[in-house]
Amino acid sequence: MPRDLFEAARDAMKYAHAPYSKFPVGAAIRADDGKVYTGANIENLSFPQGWCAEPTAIGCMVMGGGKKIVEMAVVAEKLALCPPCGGCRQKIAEFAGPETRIYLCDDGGVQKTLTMDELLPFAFKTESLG
Ligand SMILES: O=c1ccn([C@H]2C[C@H](O)[C@@H](CO)O2)c(=O)[nH]1
Ligand SMILES: [Zn+2]
Repeated sequence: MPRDLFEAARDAMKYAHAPYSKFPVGAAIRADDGKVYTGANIENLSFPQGWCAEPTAIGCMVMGGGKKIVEMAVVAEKLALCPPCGGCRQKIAEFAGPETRIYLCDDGGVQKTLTMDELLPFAFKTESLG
């Protein structure tokens, strides 16, 4: 169990800006460069302008030089697990492979492990472009 990744996601959650939903989320990526990149959700008074924790972490990874997601953890402050939303699944898939592992965590640690292929089956891929 990647405890360090869970702890990084939980630490990142403290930076969430979620005054509207009051649903802080943290995400942590272990990238192909061996580094861990983190993110939190950042909401906005104009509600559709806010975004999820996962794209914050992906943006940090890209700007830090990471190219691929090796594994990723997501945790929410509320007790329920936080499966990435549909849009985030597509964003994660951009930098993942079918076997990339995504860990859904609660405050006790990793509770569910999914592969990218399980998280986003029948995904839109480059082959789909023809
Ligand atoms: O996978 C998810 C799902 C939701 N949220 C955020 C969006 C919003 O700020 C709050 C409530 O939906 O949770 C994430 O950060 N990641
Ligand atoms: Zn999302």
